[in-house]
Amino acid sequence: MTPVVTRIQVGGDRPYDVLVGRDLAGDLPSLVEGAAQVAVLFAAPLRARAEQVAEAAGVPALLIEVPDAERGKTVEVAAMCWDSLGEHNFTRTDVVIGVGGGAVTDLSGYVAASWLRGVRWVPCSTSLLGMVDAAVGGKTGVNIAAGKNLVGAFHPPAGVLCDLDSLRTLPADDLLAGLAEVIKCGFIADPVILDLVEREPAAAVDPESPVLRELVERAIRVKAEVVGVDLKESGLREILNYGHTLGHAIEKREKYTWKHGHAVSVGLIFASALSHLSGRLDAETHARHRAVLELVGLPTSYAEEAWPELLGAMRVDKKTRAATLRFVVLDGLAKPGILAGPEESLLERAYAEVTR
Ligand SMILES: NC(=O)c1ccc[n+]([C@@H]2O[C@H](COP(=O)([O-])OP(=O)(O)OC[C@H]3O[C@@H](n4cnc5c(N)ncnc54)[C@H](O)[C@@H]3O)[C@@H](O)[C@H]2O)c1
Ligand SMILES: O=C(O)C(=O)C[C@@H](O)[C@H](O)[C@H](O)COP(=O)(O)O
Ligand SMILES: [Zn+2]
Repeated sequence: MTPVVTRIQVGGDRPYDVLVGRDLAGDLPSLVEGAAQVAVLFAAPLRARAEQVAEAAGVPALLIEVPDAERGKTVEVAAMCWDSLGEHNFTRTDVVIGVGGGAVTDLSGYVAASWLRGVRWVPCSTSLLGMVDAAVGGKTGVNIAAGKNLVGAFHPPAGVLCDLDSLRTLPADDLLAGLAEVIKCGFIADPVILDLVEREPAAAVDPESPVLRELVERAIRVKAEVVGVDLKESGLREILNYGHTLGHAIEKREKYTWKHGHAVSVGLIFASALSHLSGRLDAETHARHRAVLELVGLPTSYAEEAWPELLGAMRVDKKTRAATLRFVVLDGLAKPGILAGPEESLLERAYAEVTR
């Protein structure tokens, strides 16, 4: 029988649990113990859930509504939140809670990391992408004109709540976006994920299905194992960026109107092509990328004329060292590695696979 709540521990200097289940409100009071108040950040679609979370915390709650999706992930919105915390005498024992998808949890985490140089933070993730990725691992931040997530901090949460019931109201396209990160985990570390998606593509996006729950838990375990040993991305953690170098460049070019998971999906095709064309990845595993992403309906192509702009945007990727572009590639299924300083002609040939 499926357990009511699955606890996945994330190790490191400040270990914490990621809870996956249904109706997790009862787990909140222990995470905010000692707080005189909490601040609950949310965007309009999650108001009702934010109010439930505020009630469940068991201490007075300051509800802060922020703009939805990427529009909320800005320095200006973070400053609005800081002002609000200041007005309410928010102290070091108080707790910031983020209720929403990855955009709200990234923002709330950054507000918590920067307020008084760091207060407790609890992400209550309501999107698939947030559960399997954004809420886990302590990467917090906002976007700026120069690029995606360029301002932020590593700030591990006190605990993470992933209430699967919230997926019932998540728009189908956002669920699909989350599946891109799940599939990424399949390619870099856990091929059973790929088997499950290929065998049951409909169940993989059905919030009531045990298949989706298994995918959520598997993807969280992949991330937990990585960030537990390399919080600050000094090595191993880079593998979680598979598909993101081009993905973030697409998001920037689209002025953050594309869903992150959709951009990552296209980025996975590019990263796989780079792996294959540099002689590191076999043709079968390379072809499997397009096949599984298209099976579930994720995008796998992008505009040919965008290449010069995308190449420029990729130069400010966080994995770049001096002027050397670095990409996460595969040396085989579940064997991630780094490709540093590829020839521009190789990059162009890989991008040609994205435009077809
Ligand atoms: N910190 C990290 O490690 C990390 C990892 C992956 C992604 N991210 C970031 O996460 C963001 C993407 O997250 P996302 O895909 O969750 O997008 P999102 O947060 O923009 O949410 C997508 C949409 O779904 C709505 N929504 C969320 N949950 C809902 C629910 N239960 N019911 C109804 N509507 C709901 C949101 O309000 C929004 O309109 C990006 O900014 C990305 O950079 C961060
Ligand atoms: O947690 C990580 O590390 C990741 O790279 C996970 C990514 O899915 C995520 O989108 C992350 O926010 C990207 O981080 P960035 O440092 O490239 O902005
Ligand atoms: Zn991502």
